[in-house]
Amino acid sequence: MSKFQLLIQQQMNEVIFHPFLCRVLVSLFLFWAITKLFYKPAANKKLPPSPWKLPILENLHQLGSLPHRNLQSLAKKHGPLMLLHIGTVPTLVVSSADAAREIMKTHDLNFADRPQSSVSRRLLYDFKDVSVAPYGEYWRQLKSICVLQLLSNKRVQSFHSIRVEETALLVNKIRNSTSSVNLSEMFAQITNDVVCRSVFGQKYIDGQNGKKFLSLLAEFLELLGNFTLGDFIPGLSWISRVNGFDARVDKVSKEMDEFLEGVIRERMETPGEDKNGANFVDILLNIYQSNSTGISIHRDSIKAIILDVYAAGIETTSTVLEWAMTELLRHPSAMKKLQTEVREIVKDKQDITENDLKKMHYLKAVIKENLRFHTPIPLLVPRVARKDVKIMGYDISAGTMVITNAWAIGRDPVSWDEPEKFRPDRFLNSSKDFKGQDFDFIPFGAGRRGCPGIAFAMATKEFVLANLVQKFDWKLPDEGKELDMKERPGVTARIDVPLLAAATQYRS
Ligand code: HEM
Repeated sequence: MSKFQLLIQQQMNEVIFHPFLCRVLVSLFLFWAITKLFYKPAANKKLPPSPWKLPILENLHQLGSLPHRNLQSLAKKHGPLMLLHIGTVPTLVVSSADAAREIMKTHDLNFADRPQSSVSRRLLYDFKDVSVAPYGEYWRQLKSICVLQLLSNKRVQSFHSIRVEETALLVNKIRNSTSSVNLSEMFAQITNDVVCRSVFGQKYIDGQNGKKFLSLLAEFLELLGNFTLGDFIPGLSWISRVNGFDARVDKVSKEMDEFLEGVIRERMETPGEDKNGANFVDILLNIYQSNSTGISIHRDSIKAIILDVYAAGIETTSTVLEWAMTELLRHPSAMKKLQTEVREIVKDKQDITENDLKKMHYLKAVIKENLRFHTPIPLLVPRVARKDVKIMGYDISAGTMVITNAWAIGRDPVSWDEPEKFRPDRFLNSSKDFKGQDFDFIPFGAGRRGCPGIAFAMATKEFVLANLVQKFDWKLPDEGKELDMKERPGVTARIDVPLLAAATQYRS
């Protein structure tokens, strides 16, 4: 679920203004009317409440460009479990901690599947990655590779030097800047570079190969967030063929495959010194070639997992950094408190160590408050019901898509005092955590399909933020002007207007 509302709007414009398509719409309307006439939901089923619907689109138009906000308003009227129809797809919207616990804990196994879009099928090697692979033995093996080999605490620690070097580059860039810096751009770059070095053992930014990879990656990520109209209204699946969208997906998929194949071939021909440790490609190749873990993976799985890490790990992390600095700039007392904590712990040392980070309780509270207040993936990643099930007294049919509004749950006054205020202190002396046990705070999801990248993401966020507030004093370029807090439509709720800020080097 994602930028699809934008794409749908764009595709709808094409639908509405095309004379041939008008005829198609009329036929679809007739089809819908006839279906409605003859289709009666089983009388003995108790369905969750539903908002009113339009013909054909059903509830699609109610999502708007920021669906988490619109779904929150609808939930206030209809309750924490709502049944919407997005085109022909029945969709359960979950908007309270209790309802989320039912889905991700009590009935987690039943909701361990993902919806499968035609775009992710073609970009992710027929669902050979972790995040959209259907629930089953293949997915279990891949998830265990992620949890135990690629993203374990030990592995994340082994990438510490990458974080140190990349943060030093960022700090230097800020030191050398003569005017305000574009923090949004810098956060996007550092998260990309940290992921790139962890995955490939090197950065792809310069030279022909690097530039090609970066532009391919940008297009890949943009396409991956899309569902097509055909995913929701099968009768309209031809639109993405006619308007060139399918051809674009196929082109990016082919070029990305060529790039990743090149990397794999090169690594196989000239293996690194330590094939067991160095980076994700080497670790995956080791599993692929030696079968030493008892797990066998396809060559395509290696490429699909790499793409997953890119898709899941970059924008999410940079979004948290962006909002954290935005809120700190808007709340000078929180900024001061954080700077005092970090500077007192680091003292006159040059570098911040992992051990220092462990002692920074307010830093952790600031990051948690951002994950609550600006949940990076507000609607998490959708799930699908594998079988018919009863949830909170309602009948949910197999195949129903489930959207969990984690953003709305993080602002629910039932769970949170003054939920509309940015107050990091709420997390001090509190055991509330995002690891999937507290269902009023689930920015990383929970249960079997929960995020395996928490340690990786937290390590980057904590280290970068601690360095920025330790080494610089910050202010907005135009102090009298309110910051524009609008969110940009998309899978991740990024700030719409790039964050600019002026830095002065701190001297103790
Ligand atoms: C702030 C950063 C991040 C946030 C907010 C985030 C959030 C999420 C969420 C909400 C899900 C779906 C959970 C569910 O269905 O219950 C997810 C899944 C996933 N995430 Fe993350 N993530 C982040 C960083 C990362 C990183 C850095 C990586 C890898 C390096 C990663 C890899 C994955 C993968 C592979 C999945 C799919 C798991 C599955 O389907 O079994 N994530 N993430």
